[in-house]
Amino acid sequence: MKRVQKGHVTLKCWDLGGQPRFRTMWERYCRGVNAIVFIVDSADRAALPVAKEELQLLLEKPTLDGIPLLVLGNKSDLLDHMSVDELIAALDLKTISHREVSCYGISALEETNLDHVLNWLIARASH
Ligand SMILES: Nc1nc2c(ncn2[C@@H]2O[C@H](COP(=O)(O)OP(=O)(O)OP(=O)(O)O)[C@@H](O)[C@H]2O)c(=O)[nH]1
Repeated sequence: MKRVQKGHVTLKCWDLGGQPRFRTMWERYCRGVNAIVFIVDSADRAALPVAKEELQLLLEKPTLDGIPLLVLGNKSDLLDHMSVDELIAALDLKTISHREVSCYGISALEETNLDHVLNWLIARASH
C-alpha cells in the first residue's frame, strides 16, 4: 500500500501483482474501493486478449458493481505502442456498462500523463 498526497487529498493505493497466481486476489482487494486502475502494457499486443478476459472476469463480480474503472495503457514511450482507441477496441471497453470507464495512455518511465491520472483519481476519492 502506498499513500499519494495531493493538496488535501490522500490516496491509498494498493499495487496488485499481475501474474496468474495473484489474479484470484484482485477481487478481495478491489471491494469497497473508490476506483479500480487496470494497467496494461500498450506495446504488448499479444497480451491483450488475456488482459481483456481477466478484466471481464473481475468486473463481473457482484461485489465490484458500479466501481469506476480507469484503464491505463502504459509504455507510451515505446515506438509500437497502441493508441487509446486501439486499447478501447482490444479490451472491449465500450461493452462495459453500469460503471464509469476511462482510458488513458501513459508512460510510467517518462512520467507522461500522470497528472491526468492523479486528477481522475482525486475526483473520485471520498471526502
Ligand atoms: N519503456 C517502458 N518500460 C516500462 C514502463 N513502465 C514500466 N516499464 C518496465 O516494465 C517492466 C515491468 O515493470 P513492473 O513495474 O515490474 O510491472 P508490474 O506490472 O508492476 O509487474 P507485476 O506487478 O509483477 O505484474 C520493468 O522492466 C519496467 O522497467 C514504461 O512506461 N515504459
